[in-house]
Amino acid sequence: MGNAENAIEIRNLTKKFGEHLVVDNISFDVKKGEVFGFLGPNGSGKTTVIRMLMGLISPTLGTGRVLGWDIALDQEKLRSAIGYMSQKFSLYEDLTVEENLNFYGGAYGIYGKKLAEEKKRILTMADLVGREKMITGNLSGGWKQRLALGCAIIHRPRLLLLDEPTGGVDPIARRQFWDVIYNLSREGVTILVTTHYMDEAEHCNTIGILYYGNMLSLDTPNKMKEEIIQGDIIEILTDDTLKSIDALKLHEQVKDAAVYGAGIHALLEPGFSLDQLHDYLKEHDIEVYNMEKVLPSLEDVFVFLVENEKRANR
Ligand SMILES: Nc1ncnc2c1ncn2[C@@H]1O[C@H](COP(=O)(O)OP(=O)(O)OP(=O)(O)O)[C@@H](O)[C@H]1O
Repeated sequence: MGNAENAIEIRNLTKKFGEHLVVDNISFDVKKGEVFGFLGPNGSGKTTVIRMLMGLISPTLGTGRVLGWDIALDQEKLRSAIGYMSQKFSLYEDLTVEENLNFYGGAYGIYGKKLAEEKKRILTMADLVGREKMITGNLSGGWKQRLALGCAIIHRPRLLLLDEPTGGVDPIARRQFWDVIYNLSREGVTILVTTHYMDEAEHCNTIGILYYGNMLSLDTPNKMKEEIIQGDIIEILTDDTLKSIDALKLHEQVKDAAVYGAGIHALLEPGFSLDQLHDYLKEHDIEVYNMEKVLPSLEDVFVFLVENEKRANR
């Protein structure tokens, strides 16, 4: 192990709490400057991985290097080189925006002229200029979120760990947040983000799909969409979505059918044609407005992988 291009190198990482296996033998690398996403439902072990990367808890088995340091031995060095932000923003609500930045600056030993410079950089980056004297508790969710991010990077960490950072903020604020993340990544900061939002995972260069401690897939979002699903994803628009889904689920060559946007995504066995599908729905008195083969969405990929995993464990 020890590729200088990697910010994170994890091998066979395993964590058990008592008999409860929470992270099961996962391995992955994150390149410097990359935005890496862990996608998984609640309880799949994402936070536990982050806590191990930060050296807050020890792995039961396996090894890891983060920014060249050993996660089991170099906890002190790691913590000062990493920025961390979680959904629970860890801001002081009764302090002003500036006082929060002063506090976090002080915690990392940043004072005086250097602190003034960093605050200016962060207020500009987070679009908080003019709000320095506002009480943090009075800020809207999106502002708070960007302030929390600012506090997490006041010491210019080379690696930023974000644990479900956009929970509870509106889509516009989420987009603004991601703009800031991209800028940081362009400046060379490596970013590891956990999420259970599919659209958010799309923002990442590489995604690891984590499902109850198992890494089901590790690849770019596009490769996942192109290579994982066996069968065709068909987008269908009919006069009755729910009735159509019930009918589709009864057909043995339809592996899955679910609401997707205004229509349906159905997964067909290879070889089952669109004409056959059209006739089948017609037999059920369903009028088909449109039907076409589409590239799977990340959600399709996720559902496919999870269903496979469930079948394998039955
Ligand atoms: N200190 C602990 N002791 C015992 N069990 C724990 C501990 N920390 C986490 N767990 C369990 O490990 C599992 C994975 O939790 P973790 O928080 O890592 O998942 P997650 O994917 O981050 O989910 P969430 O989005 O809900 O935080 C859960 O079942 C949780 O109850």
